[in-house]
Amino acid sequence: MILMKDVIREGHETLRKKAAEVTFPLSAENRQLGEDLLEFLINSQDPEIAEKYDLRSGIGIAAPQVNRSVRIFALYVPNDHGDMVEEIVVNPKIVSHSVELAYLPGGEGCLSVDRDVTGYVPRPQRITVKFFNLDGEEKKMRLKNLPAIAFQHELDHLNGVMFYDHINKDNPYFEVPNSHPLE
Ligand SMILES: O=C(O)C[C@@H](Cc1ccccc1)[C@H](O)SCc1ccccc1
Ligand code: NI
Repeated sequence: MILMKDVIREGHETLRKKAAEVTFPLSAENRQLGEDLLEFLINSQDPEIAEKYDLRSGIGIAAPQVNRSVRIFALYVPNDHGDMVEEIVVNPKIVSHSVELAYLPGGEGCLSVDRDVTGYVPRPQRITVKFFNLDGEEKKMRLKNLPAIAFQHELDHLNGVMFYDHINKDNPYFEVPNSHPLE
């Protein structure tokens, strides 16, 4: 199982690399990696397991965060209806996105960042994405609000981008035109 000791922190070069696409059929280690990433999120949101293993709660985690520079991440995040978006995402692409932007009013955090970095992180509020599952089947999905923000935060990790790269340096709380806080 993945533990916080396995999560690399800012300053580690892997977090700034562009991760490599994976080929199908997946190697046993890449399949196991995808399953381990999802298992970490589920564990991190279970109060007993999270306390027992000292896990920080996560709704997404990307392979580069455990020092594996491949284009795989996991999501375990509630949608607007409270249903969990539970996905192991391989070779993802955003195929279209809304003009409207959204941001978390409390800003974003990151399992690889052990400090509070304040400020709004504006991202497209709705996205249409394509990716593959562990069996190489292509999936197309429309996401909005928190699942969309999480997907983009994780896709950033595959491209060596950290959430604070998006924060306006002159005014961290600048309300970008067309952007709305997620309540
Ligand atoms: O470091 C990571 O990639 C995991 C982040 C992903 C994330 C951060 C901000 C906004 C969306 C996704 C962790 O999930 S941070 C914990 C968290 C939990 C609930 C809501 C927002 C952030
Ligand atoms: Ni992160």
